[in-house]
Amino acid sequence: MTGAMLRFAGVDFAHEGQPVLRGLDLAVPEGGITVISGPSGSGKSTLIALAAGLLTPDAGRVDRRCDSLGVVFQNPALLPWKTAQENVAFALSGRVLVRRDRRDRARAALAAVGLAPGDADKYPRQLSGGMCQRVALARALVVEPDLLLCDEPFSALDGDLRRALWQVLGEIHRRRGLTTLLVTHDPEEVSALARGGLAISCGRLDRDGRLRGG
Ligand SMILES: Nc1ncnc2c1ncn2[C@@H]1O[C@H](COP(=O)(O)OP(=O)(O)OP(=O)(O)O)[C@@H](O)[C@H]1O
Repeated sequence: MTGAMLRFAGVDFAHEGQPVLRGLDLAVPEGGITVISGPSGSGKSTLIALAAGLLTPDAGRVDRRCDSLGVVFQNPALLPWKTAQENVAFALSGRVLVRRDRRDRARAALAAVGLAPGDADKYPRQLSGGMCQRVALARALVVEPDLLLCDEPFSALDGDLRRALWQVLGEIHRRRGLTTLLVTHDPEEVSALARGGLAISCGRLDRDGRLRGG
């Protein structure tokens, strides 16, 4: 897999016998942002689930070369009984860290996505949708992933918030050169990320489950 951190080779996938992805070839280059757009139902979430190893292809291969994986889903899925900081720290549960270290890393990740320090102790019900999505992004980043997978993370937000979060994602990418695969139904998302000066590779998933220009 020279140069690619994630590679799909001839991947077919069907949900309950219904073909979703057909002969999908995709190489996600190390240090780049790859954005795949496509209409609703074209298989974008399925592609992310395959990339994350949550699904297995029916044919072909998905090869992933990373030490640590971060995933941001369409729905932030925060634990309602934990504060923003505790939700982020939860992602570090498997690590041998003292409590203060865990807390400091969670706070730093929340600051990196632009959540105000005063909001770190709030519960999800006290936060707006945009704030919750920032927490979800911080939760994915706190493990210091070398590969970030994003499934329409900002699609439920209004225009200004979406743009603010694209900027956050762009800045994080610029700072860390984090290899990122993002799927979206929003063509504006592709051009907004590209306008930020990021080296973006694009592809489009069609309704027939085939990828063009990946
Ligand atoms: N768990 C499942 N069981 C059966 N069919 C599924 C399942 N998940 C998705 N599908 C079907 O697979 C197809 C692709 O779904 P997927 O969620 O990957 O598309 P998508 O491009 O992410 O859509 P959206 O933009 O609306 O989120 C759809 O026809 C969907 O109904």
